[in-house]
Formats: sequence, C-alpha cells, structure tokens
Amino acid sequence: MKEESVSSTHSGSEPRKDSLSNKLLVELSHVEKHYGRLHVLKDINLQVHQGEVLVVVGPSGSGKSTMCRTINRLESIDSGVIRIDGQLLPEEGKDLARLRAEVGMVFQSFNLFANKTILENVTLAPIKVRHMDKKEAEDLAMDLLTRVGVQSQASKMPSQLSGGQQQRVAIARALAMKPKIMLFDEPTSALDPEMVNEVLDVMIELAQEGMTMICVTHEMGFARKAADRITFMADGRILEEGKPDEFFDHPKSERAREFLSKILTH
Ligand SMILES: Nc1ncnc2c1ncn2[C@@H]1O[C@H](COP(=O)(O)OP(=O)(O)OP(=O)(O)O)[C@@H](O)[C@H]1O
Repeated sequence: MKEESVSSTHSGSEPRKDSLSNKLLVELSHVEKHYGRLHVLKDINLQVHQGEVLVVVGPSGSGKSTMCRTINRLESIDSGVIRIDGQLLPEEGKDLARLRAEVGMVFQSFNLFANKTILENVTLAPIKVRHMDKKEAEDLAMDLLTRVGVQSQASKMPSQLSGGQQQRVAIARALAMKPKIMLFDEPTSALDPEMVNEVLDVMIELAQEGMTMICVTHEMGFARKAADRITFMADGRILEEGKPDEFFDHPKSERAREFLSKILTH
C-alpha cells in the first residue's frame, strides 16, 4: 500500500478465494462461559481454516467479543476445548505464551504506548519476544508500516496521529509477531466515520493476501465483501453460518432476519 493512499471506498477488487486450505487453524468445541449468573457462551463450536476470513456478526451483547477473547485466553472458559493449529490451548504456562503469539489481536482501542514512537511501538515485541536485533526489527517494522500506509509517521508519537493511522499502526504491531491468525475485535468502532474505510481497506488487503482472519464487526459492507464465511451469534449461541451472499440475501433464522433488517436500515 502506498503512503497515505488508502482508498476511501472499499469497492472494486474481488476478495480472494484461492488461498483457502483444509488445515484447521482455530477450533472451538463445546465452549461454555458464564460471567457470574450470565451465560454468555453456549456450546460454541467454531472452525477456521488456514487462509479463511471469518466475520462474526450479531446483536450487541450476543457474546461476539467474549468468544473472540477466549481464543487466546484473554477470557477464561468454563468448559470445552480450544485448539490453535491443532494444539490444545492450555490455561497458563509457556505453551500458552507460545500459542498466544500465533494470534495477533487488534482491538477497538489501539492501546499504543503513548511514550514511545510509532517505530518503537512496532519494534518492541519483535525485539523482546522474538529476540530480533534492533536493525532487523526496525527493517521489519518499516516494511509493515509501509504496508499499512503510515511509514512517514515512524518517528512521531502516537498522539500526533489520527485514530485511523493509530489503528493501522496497531495492525502493523500485531503483524510484527508474524501471527498465523489475525483476530480483529470491532477495530473500527472507536473511529470517526471518515477513518473507518482506511482501516477496512488494510484488512481487505490482508484478506486478499491470504491471512487467516476472524473479525468481529458491525460493518456489514466489509462483512459481505471480505468474508469467506459469516457466523451469526445471538444470546451467546452461534445460530447461523454461511457464505456472505447466503447469509445476507437468505438468512435462515428469524433472529438473523430481525438483526439484518435493523442494521441494514440504519
Ligand atoms: N467482564 C465482564 N463481566 C461481566 N459481564 C460481561 C463482561 N464482559 C462482557 N459481559 C457481558 O457479556 C455479554 C456478552 O458481551 P460481549 O461484549 O461479548 O458481546 P458482543 O456481542 O461483543 O457485544 P457488542 O457488539 O456490543 O460489543 C453482555 O451481556 C456483556 O454485558
């Protein structure tokens, strides 16, 4: 992506479908979770294959973020099993840290380190966790900042960047760990409307490059365009899964029809 050339619309190119494989990268089986008496995840079964873009949609409070956060144990689960690249995700320990590093997370809040430059924000984990030397980490960081279109901001502090630019840096920072899977939890919800597309465009590029992605979002245009599969959640359950056209044009459940009619008329 060229410097600051992120298009303001994400129409035009078709999402790639040729990078899908049969290799299972994320698997949730019979996952259950409560917050006190609130039953937030009910028998969640989910599979994501290498190269697949899964978009999770559903009404507010349906458990989308919680499900997303269990995938690298940012939230504990009561029962069930989670596997990353075929390996059982443990509750703690070295193996958890190793498997966590396979999953890059981008949240609604970008959480950049305010007292570090953009370049330092991106080099920190490669130096500390991947034990790269400084020069190697800086080269990688500059490549990634270029890829998300903010390379000219490298020496600035986060507060000097717009929200959209900061979120693109957060994506570069997650990519610097060379994750096998990228997990996006409402990455554009905190952005001003004019900055939403610049972040969605970066995500669409990643999808087209074959990155395995799970995205929780309320951006239905993005969901239709980028997803290989849509998962619809309501009341802590996965009620429906399908290809974007099937889901948007022929939703099977009443809850999905209700959700779509509300969200698409706003
Ligand atoms: N840390 C927590 N403690 C207690 N309850 C929580 C906690 N986090 C979430 N909840 C509750 O769990 C339910 C599911 O929340 P979650 O954020 O996963 O939903 P969501 O589908 O992502 O919603 P939204 O689209 O509004 O972000 C909600 O009722 C929420 O209030």
